[in-house]
Formats: sequence, structure tokens, C-alpha cells
Amino acid sequence: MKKLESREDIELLVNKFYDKVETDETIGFFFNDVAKVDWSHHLPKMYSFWETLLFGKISYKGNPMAVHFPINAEFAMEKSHFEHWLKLWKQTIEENFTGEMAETAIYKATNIANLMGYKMEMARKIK
Ligand code: HEM
Repeated sequence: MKKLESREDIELLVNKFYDKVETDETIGFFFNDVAKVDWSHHLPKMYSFWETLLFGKISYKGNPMAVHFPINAEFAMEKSHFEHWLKLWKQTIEENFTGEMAETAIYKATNIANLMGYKMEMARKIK
């Protein structure tokens, strides 16, 4: 199995992940129906996000937390949704890559997903 080591690898990973997400019964609707995502914009953003996070190449400038609050306000993003997001992310990585960077991608996603889940829950409480 291949190591996760280039921008091309990230593009493959992100494409395969969102292929799963788009048709997923548990979280697909957030993208298709709530946010009505334009995939041709979303995917390149996600390539850059992961390139920045994993390889330290600052190609993503944005606020990943902020974009999720309006989605959460429209339809509650629950802990179970984040767990499912993570399950798909881990699956996609394990189906395609191996090695330290692949593990780092799982580790960083886990931290962010947990934090994001917590922030979304808090945002609903103070409404
Ligand atoms: C249930 C879990 C999640 C759902 C349903 C979700 C949904 C979405 C949606 C619909 C967008 C597009 C917003 C728009 O352009 O209108 C988005 C953007 C984004 N998401 Fe998530 N997300 C989830 C978890 C995560 C996690 C765990 C991460 C990080 C590891 C993440 C990182 C991002 C980033 C970086 C963007 C782009 C932000 C920008 O526009 O700069 N998301 N997400």
C-alpha cells in the first residue's frame, strides 16, 4: 500500500472521501440539501486544507470552524454525525494509504472532529 506523501495523494484521498460522503445516508444531506455544496469549489478547498495541515504548505486560508455554525443552525450537527464522518475518513485512508502520514491524517481529523462536535453542541445550547 502507498504512503501519503504528495498533493496528488491528498487529491485522491479527498476525492474518494467525498465520493462516499456525497451518497452517504447519515451525513450526505448536510452537503447536498442543507449547504447545497458546489463540489467544484469545495473539493479544491479541501485539498488545500489537508495540504496545509499535513505538509505545512500554507495553501489554505480560512476558518474551518466558522463555516459549520450556519449549517449546525439549520440542522443540528450531532456527535453521531461527527463519529460517522470520522468513520468514513478512516475507512478511506485505510483503503488507500499506509504509513506515518496516513496515521497523522486520522489523528488530526479525530481531534478536529471532536472539537467541532463540541463547539456545535455548545452553540446549540446558548441559542
Ligand atoms: C458531520 C461532519 C461534517 C459535516 C456534515 C460537514 C459539512 C461541511 C459542509 C456542508 C461544508 C461546506 C460549506 C459551504 O461551502 O457552504 C464544509 C466545509 C468545510 N469543512 Fe466540514 N463538515 C463536517 C466535518 C468536518 C471536519 C471534521 C473537518 C476537519 C477535519 C471539516 C473541514 C471543513 C473545511 C476545511 C471546510 C471548508 C471551509 C472553508 O470554506 O474555508 N469538516 N463542511
